[in-house]
Amino acid sequence: MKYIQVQKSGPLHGTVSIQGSKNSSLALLAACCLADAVVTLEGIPDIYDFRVIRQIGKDIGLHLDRLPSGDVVLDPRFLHSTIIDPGKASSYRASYYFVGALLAKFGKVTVGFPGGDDFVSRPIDQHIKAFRLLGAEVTFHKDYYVVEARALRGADIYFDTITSGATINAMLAAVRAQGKTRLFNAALDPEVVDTANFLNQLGAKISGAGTEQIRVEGVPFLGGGCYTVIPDRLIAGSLLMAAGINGGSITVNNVIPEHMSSCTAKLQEIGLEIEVTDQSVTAHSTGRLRATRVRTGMYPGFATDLQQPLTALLTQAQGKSIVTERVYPQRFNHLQQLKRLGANVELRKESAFIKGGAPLRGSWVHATDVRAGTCLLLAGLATEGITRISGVEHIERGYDNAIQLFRSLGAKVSLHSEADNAYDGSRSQPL
Ligand SMILES: CC(=O)N[C@H]1[C@@H](OP(=O)(O)OP(=O)(O)OC[C@H]2O[C@@H](n3ccc(=O)[nH]c3=O)[C@H](O)[C@@H]2O)O[C@H](CO)[C@@H](O)[C@@H]1O
Ligand SMILES: C=C(OP(=O)(O)O)C(=O)O
Repeated sequence: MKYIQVQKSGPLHGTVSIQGSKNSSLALLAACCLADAVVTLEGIPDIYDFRVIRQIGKDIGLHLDRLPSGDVVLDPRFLHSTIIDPGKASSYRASYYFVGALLAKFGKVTVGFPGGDDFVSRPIDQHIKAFRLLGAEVTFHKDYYVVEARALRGADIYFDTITSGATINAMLAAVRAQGKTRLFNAALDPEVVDTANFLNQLGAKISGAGTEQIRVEGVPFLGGGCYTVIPDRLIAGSLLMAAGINGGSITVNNVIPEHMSSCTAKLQEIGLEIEVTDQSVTAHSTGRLRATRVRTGMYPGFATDLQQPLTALLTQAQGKSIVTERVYPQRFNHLQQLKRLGANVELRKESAFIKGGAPLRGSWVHATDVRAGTCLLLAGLATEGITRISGVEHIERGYDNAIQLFRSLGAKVSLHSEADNAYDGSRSQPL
């Protein structure tokens, strides 16, 4: 078993360049199946989910190579199967994008149910509703579902709830459908806009992405091209929070600061000083933090994926904070782990009540999902003694190389295996 060891660290200082967005990358990689020519994607992070997609690519004939430059080249011209192995599909969340990306071209897709981080309930009813409205039939089986359509036809789709995944998936399916599709109550997330920009660059006709109404006019053909994925606003936000843990100053470079506005506004509220340039955000902190209240919401609200690292930060703020989870009301697995470190946190319905300032003491804790992992990494930096975090595979789902990233800022973090051989996070031995 691998685990991450964290020790109380002095103020973190430094500048880091932010990797490409995990969530955008997962949509773009699947979206390449819609193309009829070679596509090059820049900035795709080397995360666990990427490696699964590479294996799925091998199974279905989507040729995928990572060049020494880091660019990923995909060739969809040899696709020969639309069966996505249930085991692989359920080892990450965004495997559902293969449905939207393969359906119009091939007429039938068989795919395992989505996996990914487990917050008790993560329905896909809005994805299914969109496919059905576009003319597909969906049948469910024990470990997989089948979506088939002789021809997809444009439709008006009103989402019952705002969902980035279903918005992207409906857009993918509509791109090569016959006629016009309109998506109402669409998600505004940067990852939706990024996917639309990418598809438009290949020749799709999508307008309105980033607003509540997206229009897609079906096209019969998509070309190839080169595209750069947007930076990961969630990793960037978590690193700014790390500056607040013991006082410090961290600059995240290669970011789109507007994508981080709800995060930086909240950090200012709790006492961090924020400086913004065109492509960077810096957080300075004296380590003196004020308690706050926050509710997560869909973009541009405060991201549910930043709720866990913020909770870690608020264990260090003076006073009582309340964190309310509105996107995934049961996404609080990290609280039990923070309690093991001595944090004064309590869960009532969909809110965490945090009394800041309780001394934290090192212990074994478990990362149940990628952001819970980030939360525990941050908490460990403020904890006396040694914090050992298991569940490293979850952290690998989101980070290219978390150890190296945190070490570059002065954090005392190391990766250990059962044999207890620490390594310094260098590239030769991936997380
Ligand atoms: C791979 C990926 O991009 N993952 C992100 C994506 O997940 P994902 O795309 O799965 O999340 P959604 O945006 O779809 O979910 C938003 C809300 O809609 C609900 N919903 C969603 C789909 C559906 O068919 N029915 C339904 O009711 C969900 O329960 C949730 O309450 O957005 C989440 C919310 O920002 C993030 O936490 C995840 O990191
Ligand atoms: C929930 C997340 O990921 P996924 O949707 O891929 O499980 C996340 O990135 O925080």
